[in-house]
Amino acid sequence: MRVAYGGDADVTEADLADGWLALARSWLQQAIDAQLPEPNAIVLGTVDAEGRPATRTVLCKEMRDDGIVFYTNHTSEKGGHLAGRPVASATFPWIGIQRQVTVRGSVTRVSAEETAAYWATRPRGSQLGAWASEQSRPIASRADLERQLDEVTRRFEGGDVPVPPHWGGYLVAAETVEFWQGRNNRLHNRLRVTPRDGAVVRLQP
Ligand SMILES: Cc1cc2nc3c(=O)[nH]c(=O)nc-3n(C[C@H](O)[C@H](O)[C@H](O)COP(=O)(O)O)c2cc1C
Ligand code: PXP
Repeated sequence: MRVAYGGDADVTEADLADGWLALARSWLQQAIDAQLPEPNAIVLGTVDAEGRPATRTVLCKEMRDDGIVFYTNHTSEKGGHLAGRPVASATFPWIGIQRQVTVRGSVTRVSAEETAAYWATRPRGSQLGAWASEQSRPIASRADLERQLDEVTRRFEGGDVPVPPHWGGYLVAAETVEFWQGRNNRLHNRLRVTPRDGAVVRLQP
């Protein structure tokens, strides 16, 4: 397998005139328009107490001036990593449009109000799933997991499903944001922005 990249216009420093967020949103829109699967998926890297990295995919639910937001279980493995070392790297792997954006920075929890507002938009089934799963912990069988779902389904029957205390949003601060665009001969475009001072550095591919 060997794919040659290129064909569209080069991304340049001028594309960052309105800041990283405008360009990242425009690339996300292009990923949506290209019908890439899960265009808001990010590969999230965290580190454990020994500095060993771990990655997994999560969904970015908001892209805003100060960074990007995702939601998960605070007691999951990634939640444990973030409690000990609140830093992350998050990559949008938009391979189908020959792009990638990576946001790196410190991680903080979003407010309870913000989590509650997002929670309210989730389908009831996803809400019940968040109660039913002790994310990242072993379980003996699929049947046991479904029993846990039955139990929480009964518990919340006839009313709203509240936000679990172990669930919420994290903000990955946009301390650096790298825009990568595939080019011919592996001579890709890479522009790294530091939003704090607006510096833009071109990196060799
Ligand atoms: C496309 C996709 C989207 C996902 N989105 C989320 C998400 O938004 N939040 C989440 O907690 N897990 C999500 N997952 C599951 C995670 O990849 C992961 O399995 C889970 O969060 C447990 O990770 P951990 O054990 O490293 O904490 C998603 C998986 C895929 C493949
Ligand atoms: C375990 C888990 N939690 C949360 C989410 C995000 O789901 P939603 O879009 O319902 O908030 C996902 C998406 O795949 C997921 O797998």
